[in-house]
Amino acid sequence: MATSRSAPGRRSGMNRRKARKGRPMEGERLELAVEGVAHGGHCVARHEGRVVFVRHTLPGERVVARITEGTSESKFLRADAVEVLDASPDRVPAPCPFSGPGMCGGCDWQHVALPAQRALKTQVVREQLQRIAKIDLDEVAPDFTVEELPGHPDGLRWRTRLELAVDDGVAGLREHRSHRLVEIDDCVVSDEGFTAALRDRFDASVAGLDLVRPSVGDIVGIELPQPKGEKTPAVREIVDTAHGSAEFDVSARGFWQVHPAAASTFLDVVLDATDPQEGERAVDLYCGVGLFTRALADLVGPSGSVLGVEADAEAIEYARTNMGGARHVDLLASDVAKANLGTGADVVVLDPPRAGAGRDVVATIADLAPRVVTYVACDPAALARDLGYFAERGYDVDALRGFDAFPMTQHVECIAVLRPRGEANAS
Ligand SMILES: C[S@@+](CC[C@H](N)C(=O)[O-])C[C@H]1O[C@@H](n2cnc3c(N)ncnc32)[C@H](O)[C@@H]1O
Repeated sequence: MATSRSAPGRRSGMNRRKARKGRPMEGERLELAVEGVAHGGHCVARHEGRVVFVRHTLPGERVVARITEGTSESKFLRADAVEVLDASPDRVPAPCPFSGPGMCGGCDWQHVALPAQRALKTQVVREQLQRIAKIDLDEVAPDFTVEELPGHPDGLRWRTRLELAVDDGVAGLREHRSHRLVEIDDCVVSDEGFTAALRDRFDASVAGLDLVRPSVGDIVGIELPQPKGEKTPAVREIVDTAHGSAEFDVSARGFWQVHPAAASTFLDVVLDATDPQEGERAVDLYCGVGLFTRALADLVGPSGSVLGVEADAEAIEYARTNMGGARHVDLLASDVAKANLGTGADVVVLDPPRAGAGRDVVATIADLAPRVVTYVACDPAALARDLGYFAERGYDVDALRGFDAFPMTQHVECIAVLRPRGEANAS
């Protein structure tokens, strides 16, 4: 049974608001006819002309929903479906006993059959590109569908990294849009080896626990806050692709893809799309510890060059090690927006965080006049916005693929290939 507790000194999202206009509606129940899916792990319904974003439901359902945020005057309401009156054929029993209204906020689609989860994500990407960038996927990528990653056909036990909160010595995950800790003794999307830590008790000084299952060696657990001056240990990750096998050292708290098949799948897709040629200049933005940088360097060879840019100085240090001293690779610890990317590039790969790259970075990339830009994106809304900026700069989408790198959650990874106008969709 899940229990919940409030973190000392923190207040839940519900208490945080000040001076709201209108009558608070939290806790009120509404009967709703659920319409389509929306970006963010919820569906849209309407109540007296207002949009209600409803979690724990599916398009086409009729539900009783309990309002979780909003007043009689707010533009929209948020709600959780607490009773299903007409169920969607895609509804399934949640594999996780801690998912549901008021429970762990880690997953969004536990109650949805996996193929239907991917169909929802496909729809969200389609809709974001259409609405934000006016890109019709039927024209640029008519077969677009969010694809399953290999290895975890039930969508469970894929997570190799987990950031837990610890309150009063007990580890757990937060409720959706709240600081409230939900105590859990297993996370079914995570590596089975993390369960022991979830059942452990911690010192009162521990506020968090980061768990990593690397591809080499045992699980690493890091209690937070780390003592001042303590170096975070490194873990080793192996990436096997059609282009060969490579090993990467990365800080146990640094960025690495969470799904065990993600790094190799994305690397293959990026290299196939980008097709770096010997002697070319490649630029890898938001390069982390050099997943793409290293392969680009191998393919352009010593007669070419690669520039990798990454804001996290520690990641850049690991990237240097991971490049094995290749002299045609330059690694820059810098905010991409402030970096000097030089003049001209043949290929650009970018893999920004959820906020995307933004107008200025897109303009800088376009000024390099690359023959191809490959954009790895973890947020379809930010991707859509940036694709709009690329279009303004004369770069159009040539291909788009989507991957279910986060089963049971709303998250989706997309890889867009852009080429100068007139060359896109030429093949
Ligand atoms: C999605 S990760 C991609 C990392 C790498 N490409 C990989 O696949 O392992 C995004 C990376 O961007 C870095 N980052 C975030 N904001 C940045 C910025 N403004 N400038 C440069 N790097 C940034 C993060 O530290 C992180 O390593």
